[in-house]
Amino acid sequence: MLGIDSKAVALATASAALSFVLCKRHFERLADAERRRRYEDRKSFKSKSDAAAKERGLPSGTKLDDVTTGGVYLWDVERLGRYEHECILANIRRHPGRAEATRAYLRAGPRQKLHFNPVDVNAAIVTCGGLCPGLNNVIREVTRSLYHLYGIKGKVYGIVGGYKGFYDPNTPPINLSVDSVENIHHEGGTILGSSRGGFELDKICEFIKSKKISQLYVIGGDGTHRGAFSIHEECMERGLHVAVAGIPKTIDNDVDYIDRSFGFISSVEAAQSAIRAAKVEASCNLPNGVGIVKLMGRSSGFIAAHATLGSGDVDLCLVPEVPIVLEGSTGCLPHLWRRVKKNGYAVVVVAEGAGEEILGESSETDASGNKKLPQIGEFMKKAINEYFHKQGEEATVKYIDPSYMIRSVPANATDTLYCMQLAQNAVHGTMAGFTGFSVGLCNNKTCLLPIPEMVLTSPRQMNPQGR
Ligand SMILES: Nc1ncnc2c1ncn2[C@@H]1O[C@H](COP(=O)(O)OP(=O)(O)OP(=O)(O)O)[C@@H](O)[C@H]1O
Ligand SMILES: O=P(O)(O)OC[C@H]1O[C@](O)(CO)[C@@H](O)[C@@H]1O
Repeated sequence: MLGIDSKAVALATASAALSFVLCKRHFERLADAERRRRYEDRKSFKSKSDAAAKERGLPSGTKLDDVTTGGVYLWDVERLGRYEHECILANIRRHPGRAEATRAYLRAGPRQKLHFNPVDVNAAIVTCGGLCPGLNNVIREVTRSLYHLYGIKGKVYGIVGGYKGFYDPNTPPINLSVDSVENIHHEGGTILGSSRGGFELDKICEFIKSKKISQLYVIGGDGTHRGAFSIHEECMERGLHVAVAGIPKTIDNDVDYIDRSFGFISSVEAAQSAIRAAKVEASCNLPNGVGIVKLMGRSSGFIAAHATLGSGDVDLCLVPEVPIVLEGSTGCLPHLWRRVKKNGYAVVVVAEGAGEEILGESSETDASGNKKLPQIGEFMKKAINEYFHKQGEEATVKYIDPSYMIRSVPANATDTLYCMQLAQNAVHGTMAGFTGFSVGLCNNKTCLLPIPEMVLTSPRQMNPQGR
């Protein structure tokens, strides 16, 4: 009798284990299929944009023949010996068994020979796109470097309200001086103002010509950089003697090629207070407190993931790179339920771009053509409430959206230093005559980067399986 019972128990246990494994495999297969679909989508998007770039005649950026005239600074390492410039190896990682092309970027820094005579230099600075901690630091340091490091005698125009400020009579440019920028780095935002949309190349070039501007500093994300490169090309076309430098800005940290974008660390830090608030709210509000914090990150979850790991208080982090599974053995709702049952509360961080696979893509866009995002934070709040209700209990969900609060803070000390390095090196680059480049930290060294290449693979995403 005993023997039969234990056999039955063993059989039942084995069949339960088998159905658990099968169920788990099923969900893993679904998740794999979803990941695959997103990968294919990304790949086809990239090949389309590569093809579009080719059609528009953008340089492929793999070769550079003449360092003093070109606008592209991606080098074949074998050819480096021909030039008297220091380079930084870019792709230092080697995949076993895969031959890898070696690339390097020109190292940023002051050059012995100046291309521009400081006496003749007039410059302009413009900030475009969303805000980011450190914008004022970059404006300050570009202005100070021009006047202090190179002693320029001309004007530095601050273009007001983004690209439109080049030609909008309602927002005329302002003069930037060492005195006027002295204290701006203590404030968040940009003293110049910013905007999306509005890029009239002809009018921008007219302004550059009429004010005899020989150096243009463009601070912005991938959209802004596309604009900067068009200005560089058009200036070349028109024979205008102008050096155009981009300084990559985005709290999303999604500009490719660079170690990180300025302001990112300050934003991650600013997000900590929102996460702490969510934890306090969740742990004090009964029954079953859940605090949700939505952070920015249009197509990548860098801020959400870094803020999560930096806080150590988050039970669930949702990012665009990983499809959301709501229910089932790997589902986030049962996971939250278990965390609440164990600890009494739970904290969730969600990147604004997460969950498009559930909520669908919006057809609406902002003035620059960036697509608007579905409301993932509100959706998760509803889903959590409903799930707890289905389990026969109620949840107390508090939803915090600190998005604009975390990107409007002043830069912290680390970003202040980084902004200074970027701004100074942008000025070193333009004074030496480089144009159509951007500047950024690559393998912890400041480099001059090729804009067409940089924007081709931006926005970048995190590798959820990465180390
Ligand atoms: N392909 C392009 N060519 C010329 N200008 C562009 C292009 N794409 C965007 N712009 C212009 O660049 C500016 C900023 O673009 P956008 O609003 O997309 O922000 P961004 O630079 O990508 O920064 P963020 O990371 O904050 O979104 C806008 O004025 C927009 O019109
Ligand atoms: O609401 P705005 O100002 O257009 O900006 C929102 C977007 O800007 C970003 O911060 C990028 O600059 C994204 O994370 C976000 O989606």
